[in-house]
Amino acid sequence: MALSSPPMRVSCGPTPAAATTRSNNNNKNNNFLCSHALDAVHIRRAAELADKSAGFTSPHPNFGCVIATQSGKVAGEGFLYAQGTRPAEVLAAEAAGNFSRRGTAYLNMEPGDCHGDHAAVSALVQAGIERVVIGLRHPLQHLRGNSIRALRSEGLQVHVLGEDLNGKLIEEARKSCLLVNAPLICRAASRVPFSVLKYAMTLDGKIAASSGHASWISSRTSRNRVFELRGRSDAVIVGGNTVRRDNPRLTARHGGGHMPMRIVMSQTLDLPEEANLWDFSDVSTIVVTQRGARKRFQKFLASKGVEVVEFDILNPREVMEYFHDRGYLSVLWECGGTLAAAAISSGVIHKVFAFVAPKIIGGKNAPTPVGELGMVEMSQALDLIDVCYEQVGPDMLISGFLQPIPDATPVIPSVDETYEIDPTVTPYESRIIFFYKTWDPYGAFSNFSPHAIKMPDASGDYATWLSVEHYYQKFVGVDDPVARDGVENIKSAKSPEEAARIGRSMQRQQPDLVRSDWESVKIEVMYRALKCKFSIYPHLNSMLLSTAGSVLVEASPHDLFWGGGRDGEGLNYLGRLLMQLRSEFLGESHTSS
Ligand SMILES: NC(=O)C1=CN([C@@H]2O[C@H](COP(=O)(O)OP(=O)(O)OC[C@H]3O[C@@H](n4cnc5c(N)ncnc54)[C@H](OP(=O)(O)O)[C@@H]3O)[C@@H](O)[C@H]2O)C=CC1
Ligand SMILES: Nc1c(N[C@@H]2O[C@H](COP(=O)(O)O)[C@@H](O)[C@H]2O)[nH]c(=O)[nH]c1=O
Repeated sequence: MALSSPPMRVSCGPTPAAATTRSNNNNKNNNFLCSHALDAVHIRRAAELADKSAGFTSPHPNFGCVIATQSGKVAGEGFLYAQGTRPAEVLAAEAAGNFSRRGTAYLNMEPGDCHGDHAAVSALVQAGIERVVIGLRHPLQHLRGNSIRALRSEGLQVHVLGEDLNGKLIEEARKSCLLVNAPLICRAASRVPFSVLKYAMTLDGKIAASSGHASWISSRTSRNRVFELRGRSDAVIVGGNTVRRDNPRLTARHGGGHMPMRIVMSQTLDLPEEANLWDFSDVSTIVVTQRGARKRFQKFLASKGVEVVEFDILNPREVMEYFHDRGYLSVLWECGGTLAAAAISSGVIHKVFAFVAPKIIGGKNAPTPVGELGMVEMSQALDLIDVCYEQVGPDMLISGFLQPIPDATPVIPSVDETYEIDPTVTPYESRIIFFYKTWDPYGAFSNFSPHAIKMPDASGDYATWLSVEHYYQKFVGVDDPVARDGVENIKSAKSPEEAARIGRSMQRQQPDLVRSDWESVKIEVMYRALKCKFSIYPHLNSMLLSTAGSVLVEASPHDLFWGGGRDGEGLNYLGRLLMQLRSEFLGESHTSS
């Protein structure tokens, strides 16, 4: 569905009369500012359009497209209605018709050319679009940059916010693009569904009376808003006690919206036989529980059609990882304070929506929105980020993020450092090659790869070390018989894994045996070992050189110094050293040729 809207009027730059009194240079600057302001307006509109289908596109992104004529007027709009429907760009181009010739297309996100489907790119090319402005690159690694490259190779000018366009207005517009696809971006980075904790509380901070009665704290208008929030989610989750206490329905009743699944988390499985959640007329329910809990009740639930999933350890993280693997994009937590505290503690909650009603209920033991977090000083309190305040009927809605929306796909090292480490790498456009296990396509880059090196030992004599891991030792040169034995044990370990294991356990048991200058020399030690490895094996050298232009990342989720970490939080020093070596080898081969 494409909408037509009146042409945008943006006030920017001087009046014609004023303009004549200024220099050409100033005019150029003003035009630049003017186009930036216009770009920001249209990108924000594209994000607004994309948001119209929140909940329906899951687990795919929300896409919106605005096509503006050469003079900056809106000619056509479109958004992706649901997964598998016609792309936003196709709809916008159709709506704009001939007005799109030489126009500019504004996309909140780079299209994902899924499985070779180039419909979005083709629509823009065929419509005669001259320039494309993109709010965000695609956050998924395998799709990132593909459509941008395709558009550029067709001769279209492509400007990406934050890369080719900068400034305050542009930054704000980029933020709106991040917000509209926050679930996808957060999910991709944290490997759990985007989780929102929502609650309604009285002005004195209670989510129920001390009797447990809670209907209702917030107004009807606020509760309608909650139906919308449910409609944007793949699932709504509550704890066993909320089921016992409230007998909730947890359906989205705002009309025509997407209906989320319902999830109950209960350790005891001490749940009522009669409950609205076992009524499947609108949508079904999944109960997650502790392995072995009330087997007979499990059978009873199964007979009602309720899916029961058992966990060895029932905690919010395990449960969310499970639903991530089942493809869930976003989950709304509507539980009480007990489960909310467990979810916050395990780091799965990304965003909070708190409806505050102007009423006071009191009660020393009345439940509060978040139970025990183990904090004792106010300085430990979790600060919300990007906080919004909105009046909803008589209530106040306060929302904000508990974790920042992550950089979609971190380039490690950062964009600024990349050029210094290896000038062949172009920030943004570079491919990232991950390696970790030795059987990975680039597994030979791992220190566990079975490639022996010849390097001097403590006495300066050259010795053979079965792998880089055998050589990289913290105890070399320490004047202690235990350290000397340790060095020999690691050196003669049967495998790199065994060498690493012995080293780790020695360090745990006798940290005083680690050489005192280790922290200041370890990068140099590793660099020398890698230089040897990639010099003496020609096929490893060619493999390294063949990756020129790509960012190399050791995908270790545990080692945050040598590896890139699970979510890009690691420093990736192994990858950095390999890129540095690659650049040196390439430099040498250029000077020798
Ligand atoms: N105003 C509002 O927005 C809301 C108010 N409420 C009110 O809150 C009260 C209920 O609060 P509360 O008891 O905190 O309810 P919760 O929804 O937090 O339920 C707690 C239960 O969650 C289950 N659970 C499963 N795994 C875990 C885990 N790892 N950690 C903690 N709990 C787990 C347990 O169920 P089991 O015992 O079955 O094993 C536990 O008893 C009610 O009065 C209700 O009306 C509830 C939701 C929203
Ligand atoms: N009391 C309370 C809320 N309570 C939440 O809503 C659930 C009931 O949903 P349903 O049965 O679908 O209407 C309940 O179990 C609890 O999770 N929500 C609010 O927005 N405002 C309120 O005042």
